[in-house]
Amino acid sequence: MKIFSSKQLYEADEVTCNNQNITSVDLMERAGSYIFTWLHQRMQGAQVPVHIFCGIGNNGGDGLVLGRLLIESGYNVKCYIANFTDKRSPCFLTNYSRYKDVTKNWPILMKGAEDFPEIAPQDIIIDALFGIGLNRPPEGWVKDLILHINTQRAFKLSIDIPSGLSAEQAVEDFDAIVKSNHTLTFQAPKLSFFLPETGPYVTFYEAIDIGLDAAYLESQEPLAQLIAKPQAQRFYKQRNKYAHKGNFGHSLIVAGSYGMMGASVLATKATMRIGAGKVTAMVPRSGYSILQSTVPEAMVKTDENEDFITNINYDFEPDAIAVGMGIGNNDETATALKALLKKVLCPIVIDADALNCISKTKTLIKLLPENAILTPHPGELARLVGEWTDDYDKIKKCQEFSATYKVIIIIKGANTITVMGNELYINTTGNPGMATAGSGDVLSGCLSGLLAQGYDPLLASVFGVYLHGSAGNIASQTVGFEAMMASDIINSLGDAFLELFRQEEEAPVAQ
Ligand SMILES: NC(=O)C1=CN([C@@H]2O[C@H](COP(=O)(O)OP(=O)(O)OC[C@H]3O[C@@H](n4cnc5c(N)ncnc54)[C@H](O)[C@@H]3O)[C@@H](O)[C@H]2O)[C@@H](O)CC1
Ligand SMILES: [K+]
Repeated sequence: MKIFSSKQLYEADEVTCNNQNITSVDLMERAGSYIFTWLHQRMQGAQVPVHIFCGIGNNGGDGLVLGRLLIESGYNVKCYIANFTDKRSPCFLTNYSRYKDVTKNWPILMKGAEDFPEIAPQDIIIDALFGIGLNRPPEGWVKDLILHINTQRAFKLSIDIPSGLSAEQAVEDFDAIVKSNHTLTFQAPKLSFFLPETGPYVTFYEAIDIGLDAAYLESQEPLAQLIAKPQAQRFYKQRNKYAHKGNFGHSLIVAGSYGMMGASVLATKATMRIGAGKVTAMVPRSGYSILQSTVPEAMVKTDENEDFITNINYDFEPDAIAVGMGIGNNDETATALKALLKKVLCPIVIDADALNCISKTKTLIKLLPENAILTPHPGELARLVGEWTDDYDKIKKCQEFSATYKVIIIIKGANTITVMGNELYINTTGNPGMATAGSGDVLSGCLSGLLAQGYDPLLASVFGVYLHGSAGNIASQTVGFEAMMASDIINSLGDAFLELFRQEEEAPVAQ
């Protein structure tokens, strides 16, 4: 699913009105009526007091449409206008009058904190204060109103976006954001719903298709793409009945050092489990028996050094390489890494200590092969691209780095983001149980396994991240979050493939 910028959404609004020969008031009526239908289906006429807080822009206009339709259907509604300026939008004004015409009452005008209403815990709050037109942090009594709303125990539903949150810009005042229980967002979710700093303000959302011009939306380069099951299904490459293991490639896993051999075990197992035809694990000598006994399916090649890797030498042509998991930061390992980067011919995943090595030695950055996949955790990422001021700055830095060095960066997190130049792919699978040692090693294995099977580096990244998260979700159904270990993710990879094609009902998206 595409994530659009506010500018694109405003344009879509205009194009839609032109092409469908409707006015923007008609479009607002459509948008408000979808929200009404959503609520009506759930409330079924219940006389629970509904408090609608409207701003003076089009988000407020949506709130007024909703209020009018609810009152017409006999609901118990109070509509408040946060009258913080006289610059009311034309669509707001039209609906302000319509509200009066139909309900015979004006909405309640609020001019300050003395006008804030009492709200009971069982009531419902609709937040239509600010939408994507927010252009500065809410201040003064409008901020106080948001704080007042946030102290209420009533269920809070935000229209389009929790008021105070920007669609795609850094937040200056996190206190001045409505902490809603649910958001009904128009057409497509916004970028801020998925980033670590702002995502927690959007615990659940549903995108409501308001019929914006499909051809326009199709033609637009999105801000980001959201990767959920329908997208992931399309990535999957069907296996041919007459295939043999040679068709699924040979991965080389360069990982492990004394005391960190588990990183190699996990990455090697994950590579096998995600479907590589053959895997060779390259480890220091002390890792030989560990690998042979824990992953009998893999071949093992040992370094001459007992404790860490000093020479990445292979006598076959791998189809994919994953390097760095638990290799430590020894100088000789760094030299071996440099030699590898100079000679590598196949797609490569670079993780963990290998990334730290590259960050430390700037000459190594220039050796990064085109389309190499880098999988840093936040600390490694900061060393690689520099410290960032906020999530958007982080993304920008990654886009610049990716474009300069022609590599793919996977920003690991609750919604892992794959960055390739300007393109962003936001993953929707995964859970906090996966924040556990070794989960990154498993991801690197997944990526190398897909690369070995011929998935191109971008596809391998996006699909691998999705399957890894999906396996984590499946594992959490039996072990929960706390008990989850990286091996559980590996053991659920098979189910993650099966889950791809399982039918299910659509539910609200939990972040
Ligand atoms: N573009 C679309 O696809 C559609 C948009 N609609 C609604 O329109 C909304 C956008 O409407 P608007 O552009 O009118 O913007 P908003 O309704 O978000 O309101 C912004 C208004 O508040 C002012 N403002 C912004 N930040 C402020 C602050 N911190 N303190 C005080 N005033 C502030 C702005 O100057 C502007 O007057 C969407 O979020 C959505 O709810 C829907 O009506 C239907 C279609
Ligand atoms: K809102």
